[in-house]
Amino acid sequence: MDQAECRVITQEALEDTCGRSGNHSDSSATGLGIRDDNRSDLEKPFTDPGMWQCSICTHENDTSNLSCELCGVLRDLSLYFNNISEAEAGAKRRNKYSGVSVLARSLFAPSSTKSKAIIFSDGSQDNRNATGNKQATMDALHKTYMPSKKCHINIVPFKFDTPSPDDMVTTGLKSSRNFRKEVQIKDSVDATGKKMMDSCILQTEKDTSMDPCTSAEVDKLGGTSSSVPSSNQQSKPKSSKPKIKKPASISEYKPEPWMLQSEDQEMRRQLNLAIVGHVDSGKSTLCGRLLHALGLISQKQMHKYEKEAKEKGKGSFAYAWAMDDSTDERERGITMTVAVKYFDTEKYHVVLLDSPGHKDFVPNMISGATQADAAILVVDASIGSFEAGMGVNGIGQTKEHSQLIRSFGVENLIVAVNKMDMVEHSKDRLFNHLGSFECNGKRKLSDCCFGFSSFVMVQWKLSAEIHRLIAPPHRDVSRPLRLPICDVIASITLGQVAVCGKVEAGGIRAGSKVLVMPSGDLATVKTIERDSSSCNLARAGDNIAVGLQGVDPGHLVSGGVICHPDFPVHVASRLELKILVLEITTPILVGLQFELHIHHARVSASLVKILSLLDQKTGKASKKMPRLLTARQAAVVDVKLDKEVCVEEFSALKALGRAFLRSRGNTVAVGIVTRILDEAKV
Ligand SMILES: Nc1nc2c(ncn2[C@@H]2O[C@H](COP(=O)(O)OP(=O)(O)OP(=O)(O)O)[C@@H](O)[C@H]2O)c(=O)[nH]1
Repeated sequence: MDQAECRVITQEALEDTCGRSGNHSDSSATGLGIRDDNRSDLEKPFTDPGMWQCSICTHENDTSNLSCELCGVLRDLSLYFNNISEAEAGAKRRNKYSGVSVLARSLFAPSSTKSKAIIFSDGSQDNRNATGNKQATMDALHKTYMPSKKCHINIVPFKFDTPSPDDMVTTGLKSSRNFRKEVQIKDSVDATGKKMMDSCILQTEKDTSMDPCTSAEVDKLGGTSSSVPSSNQQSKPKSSKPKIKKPASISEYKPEPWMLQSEDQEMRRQLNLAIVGHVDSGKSTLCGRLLHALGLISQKQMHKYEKEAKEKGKGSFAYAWAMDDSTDERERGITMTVAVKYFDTEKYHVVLLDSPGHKDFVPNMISGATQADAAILVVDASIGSFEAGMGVNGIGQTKEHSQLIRSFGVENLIVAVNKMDMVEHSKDRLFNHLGSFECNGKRKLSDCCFGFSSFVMVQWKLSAEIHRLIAPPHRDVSRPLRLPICDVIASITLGQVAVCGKVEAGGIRAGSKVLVMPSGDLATVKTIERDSSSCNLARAGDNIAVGLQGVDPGHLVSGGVICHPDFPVHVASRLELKILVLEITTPILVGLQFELHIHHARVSASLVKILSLLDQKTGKASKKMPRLLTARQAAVVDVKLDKEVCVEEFSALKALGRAFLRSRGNTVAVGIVTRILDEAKV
């Protein structure tokens, strides 16, 4: 895999462009350091005897913990520094200026408010501002990124190690081919026979589920005209034996002209831009500031946020309130779900995805990050936080997030260095400490396989720079439709049977016929909505909500896939995966029961075989059939799923070929689907 691109921007660069404080005379930071007037009250020590309080997040830890169990900062701050005076100075600065303690206090104080689903505005108002840009409301698109309540589970943060799973498995792909051949020969007769039979069953079901009326309508409308057979065309086989129709090969697929129009220079391409980073690093504040500078948050609205935030004793979160608009998020001062806003640049229609940084909400962060084309990694430059994020004591959320985002295939990363005011805008600190992003054996981000060929300090002229910094994302527009279902929804405009998600390949048009997998139902696309507005078509890369007709709502499930009727997605019950084991303490043994996550699908699975261990440097098989896997090992494994799942081989469609293995609430391995061993009957 090619090295991904990484660029660094500093807070200063941003301020130079935006104006250091805008209309806020007390701003001292990118985000701008609107200070919390009530801070002194909140900062009174409250540590219980026998406990120690983290100087960074204020979490109370048991004395037996050497580092904060929540944010990972060492109890003894001096270990981060060359001398104790530097540590003390850092701690003083933090106490004086940081909003962290306020956040942490609100975060860890017992809350009477029960965590609940976020309620968003209905999106009915037209929020177009003077610039003509549309400020999004929390609409159906937001739901795309909002996992259901059951996803709000506490998990231990991801722990990754070099190289990135994608790279490791890609380099290993070659070496395992020989091994695969052997396995293929053994399995070929059975697998081929089964595959053919499955496709026959699918075809027959399509015949019966086809509604002649809607089919005629589709033909009239053009629908997926060339590809959707009419009911006559789908007449039952004449022979008594079921007619075994070979599944259409992807190479036979010819995209229709309307699908390719997104290549037009005229059109703005959608760019899903995820904002990730350490908890409290200033992601929401940065987003709020960006939207404000772009004129998407009016002066009046900004004053309202400031006033309300101050009244709640959270003055420093005024900009963050533009993103975190639920009561829970505002009260606790943390982002819990992925907040979605939009803005337009010269070339892109940017979907800004402000991800949660808190470890409890990593599943939500994943839900947003899996959709990202590019990301901004916000790094908190302040003393203690930066070191904690980079994992001085082995745990580092900055590193975790960058590795995670890389494993989702994000190749463009902008590193935004925030809170520079906390270190007196010290360029020395920037280069001495943040410089460790660079080479000379001290690389940190390169551990996550982000290359530094384009590691440059840039003046970020906000949206104007984005198209220069981020190469247009690749879209699989010329492949058959694949729309993984993120959520099943209902709304007044879409109707009672609707789904939302990101089109990963091909295109979809109102009036066309689509296949709902894994049920195999044929449905008609009634309506399509993008950014809360109705549209006639959508292409790969678009986040949409789709109203469907002629399908049993019970057959629509999160993790299912809407696809082209003639080119169904694979539905598998057994997979070959190439995995990278994370920092686990208990070895992975054959027979392990775990939870497998592929796009939005989640299924119980078991480890049937460990086919081979891979040498991490060469990617070649170093040992066949090992009995167990330990931390940081790479391997090719055979897994059996309890329930069939819609999937593609990674080589065919990356977004549907990435897998995460979780056991007991922890992610134990990440990997890719290298082969579908057993297709399920549909
Ligand atoms: N001094 C200073 N404080 C900042 C800066 N940027 C953000 N903050 C403060 O940091 C605190 C946390 O900011 P948020 O924007 O909520 O951080 P976040 O990363 O979105 O937090 P989570 O989403 O909960 O992970 C707030 O009090 C901000 O005012 C900065 O550049 N300088």
